[in-house]
Amino acid sequence: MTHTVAVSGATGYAGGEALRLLAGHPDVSVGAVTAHANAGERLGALQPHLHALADRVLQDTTADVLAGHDVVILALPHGASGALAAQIAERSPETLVIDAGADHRLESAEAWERFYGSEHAGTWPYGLPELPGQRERLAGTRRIAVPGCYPTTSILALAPGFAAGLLEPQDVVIVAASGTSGAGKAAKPHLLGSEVMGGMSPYGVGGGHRHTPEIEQGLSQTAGERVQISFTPTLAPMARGILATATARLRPGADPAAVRGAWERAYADERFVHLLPEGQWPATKSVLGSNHVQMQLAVDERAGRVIVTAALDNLTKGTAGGAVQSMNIALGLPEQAGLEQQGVAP
Ligand SMILES: NC(=O)C1=CN([C@@H]2O[C@H](COP(=O)(O)OP(=O)(O)OC[C@H]3O[C@@H](n4cnc5c(N)ncnc54)[C@H](OP(=O)(O)O)[C@@H]3O)[C@@H](O)[C@H]2O)C=CC1
Ligand SMILES: CC(=O)N[C@@H](CCC(=O)OP(=O)(O)O)C(=O)O
Repeated sequence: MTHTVAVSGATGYAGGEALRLLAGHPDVSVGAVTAHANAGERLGALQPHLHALADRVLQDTTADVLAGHDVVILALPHGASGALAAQIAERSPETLVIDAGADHRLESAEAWERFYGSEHAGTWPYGLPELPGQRERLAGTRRIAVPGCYPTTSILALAPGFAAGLLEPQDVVIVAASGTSGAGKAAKPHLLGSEVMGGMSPYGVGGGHRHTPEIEQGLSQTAGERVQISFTPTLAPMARGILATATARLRPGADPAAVRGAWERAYADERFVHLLPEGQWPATKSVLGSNHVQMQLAVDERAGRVIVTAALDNLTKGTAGGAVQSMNIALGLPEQAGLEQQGVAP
């Protein structure tokens, strides 16, 4: 059976990546493609790499256009999906709605209001299947909140250590570099080529980045106790990719020799998450265009800390690939359907 999938925000980076993956998915056909300012244009004029869909005409992003599809992927600015999702649900309750934006990720309305400054739209099942128990929550669901790109990287990097009770829940430090596509297509002065090329810079320093509560939520649920992090994002002169370095203190009495085994066991059967062989370190260029995450860890016994570095493509596993992976689980399709791409190199 073929499932029809509509993509809103089809002119953006996340929507474009969703369409690239869906165009190669054996069990879906692409339905409506919608936009905002660019409604009425040919998709090919805005996303020239999507050859198979170039002649599709972008429609307005309304519930009338989106309802009736088996699946709707919302790749819209923050705050735009809550009301629209409710209208779609009214018209077609059976539609699986997948929100690539942040609106439905957080469980705490208070954290949402503090970091996003608007009213909380609600909480949907979190689309990170590799977390313990999450596949069961996603199977058959009609609502999926796709994680943010930094949270996917950071939570996957540290979750095995928290699940195994090896890490202190305080004093967790995460520093991550992202490619510029993470910020979306809308022009921003700090993202001009001349600002970004040839150097790196931090932003959101001091605990203010909105992914902080999302990372804490995922790690706290995994740990079964409150995990507190310090998170600093940086901007790297590349289009795609995230490289996160996450460090946490080993609990007193935790055996450093047991650390690697916790990560090996957690990801042994995961198709998309790879603990690399010892001595090999992740690189963003090895995961570009693929839904795969690479990671490596070390125990710094002198500092008493575990250090994990993880790399993924922010638009694939970090957004659209994660969305398709969770969609597959919700629809009962093979989890890897449409996600068989290897990385692109050099
Ligand atoms: N980029 C990334 O790495 C990641 C992005 N996300 C999330 O995905 C969502 C989309 O991000 P991204 O693709 O980067 O953003 P872009 O700025 O690249 O694209 C935004 C899209 O939304 C459309 N749009 C803008 N305003 C409205 C509106 N008021 N109503 C309906 N549609 C609108 C735009 O259409 P038009 O061109 O016609 O104006 C465009 O298609 C965001 O919520 C983002 O947080 C999540 C994880 C990672
Ligand atoms: C480089 C860059 O600017 N990245 C974005 C995160 C992209 C992402 O995952 O975002 P959402 O939570 O918006 O879905 C940022 O830091 O705001």
